[in-house]
Amino acid sequence: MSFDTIDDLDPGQRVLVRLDLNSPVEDGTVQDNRRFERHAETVRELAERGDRVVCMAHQGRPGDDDFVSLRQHADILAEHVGRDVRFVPDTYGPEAVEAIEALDDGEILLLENVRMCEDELPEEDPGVKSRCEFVRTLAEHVDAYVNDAYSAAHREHASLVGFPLVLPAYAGRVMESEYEANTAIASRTFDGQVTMVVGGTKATDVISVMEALDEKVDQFLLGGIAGELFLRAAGYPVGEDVAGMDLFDDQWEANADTIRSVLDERGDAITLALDLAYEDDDGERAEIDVEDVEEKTQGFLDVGSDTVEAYDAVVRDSEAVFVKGALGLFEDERFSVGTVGVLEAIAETDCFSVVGGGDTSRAIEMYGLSEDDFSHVSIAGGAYIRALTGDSLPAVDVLVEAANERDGGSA
Ligand SMILES: Nc1ncnc2c1ncn2[C@@H]1O[C@H](COP(=O)(O)OP(=O)(O)O)[C@@H](O)[C@H]1O
Ligand SMILES: O=C(OP(=O)(O)O)[C@H](O)COP(=O)(O)O
Repeated sequence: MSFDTIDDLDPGQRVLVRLDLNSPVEDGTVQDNRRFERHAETVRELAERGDRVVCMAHQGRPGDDDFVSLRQHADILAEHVGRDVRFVPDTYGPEAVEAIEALDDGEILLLENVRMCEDELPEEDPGVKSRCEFVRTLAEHVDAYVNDAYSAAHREHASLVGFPLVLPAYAGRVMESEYEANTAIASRTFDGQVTMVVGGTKATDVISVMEALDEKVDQFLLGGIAGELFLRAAGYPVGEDVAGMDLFDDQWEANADTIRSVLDERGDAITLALDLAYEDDDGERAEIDVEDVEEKTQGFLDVGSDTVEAYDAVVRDSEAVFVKGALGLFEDERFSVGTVGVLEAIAETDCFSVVGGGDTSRAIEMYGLSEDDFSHVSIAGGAYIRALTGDSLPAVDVLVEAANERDGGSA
């Protein structure tokens, strides 16, 4: 049994749609990326059927630089949908309700960043979330709920798990296709070596599933923040915050025990960077062997060239390669060597390959690679690797349960 989709939803209704428009923000400017393009398909389809489309989404996490309003997202989404998208700077208060009530058939509205609403975050079970004021209020002003945010489906947040308990709930087109692709991938087995490239900034997400992927992955190639944390656990003087950073120390506290136990138990399956890259005094890329680092005084922004060479060889020996997170700050060309090097090696071989993550998948387009050279490019990062473990995702579970209950009820 699976969830119901838009095909099961009668047109002409007021529909609340959860998208994942979480995007890179550079100097306050929201960067267009594949999430807009993909979600635009769902939004356009609903609007063209005559639905009144109320979109909600999140951006960043409270306290982070990329925790900003969704005003810019509305304009970018509108370009991709090819229709106006109104924006209201409110999540569920009177202004939001008024804007929802004012919609005509085929019109689209985007509510403010749901993480600005207190009820959205902490993770709690769907029953609790369904009773919060945010969910109860919005549910009164719409007829149905569509969840299209597969890439956030590993979070038990109000906008993701609360509504299916109080409204008829359906999966959007992105939810449908990502779920199908990632579930199918999770059940595949391979005769040859399976490699996972682990990088990015959300080390906690990846480290927590590395243990669970024990059986499925033969080699982990590490970079990004997780890579430095593993180097720290291996005794190198790296993997800590310096100069106003906020990437390492909290994630070290949360994961040090797991990292040590993964290193203990699967050390043979884990390849760490041999060298790291940083910005020198002239603003140029410079590299240092990890063995030569005496003290971390500035950020390491990429893996070094020897590491890329070593990872390239492992990739070329693999039957399947899964990528979660970039090996460096690839948005800056000087620090794109690791990420692009590994992606190029994958593209040049005929291994089965999946590249996931809203940020990481952007590197493919930025550096002129073709999506056709990868078996699947997912706009989900954390959700896709969680799915690889075979675990279900809370926001998918509630959609399935809602469909089961409807079936049971009408039987
Ligand atoms: N050493 C590093 N220092 C700073 N940022 C990094 C580093 N390595 C990777 N990144 C950043 O990680 C981001 C991807 O992180 P993450 O959100 O975990 O992955 P995704 O969105 O692909 O799932 C990229 O935007 C990249 O710039
Ligand atoms: O970008 C996301 O996840 P990803 O970086 O794992 O692809 C989702 O929007 C979830 O965001 P969150 O990790 O702040 O909950």
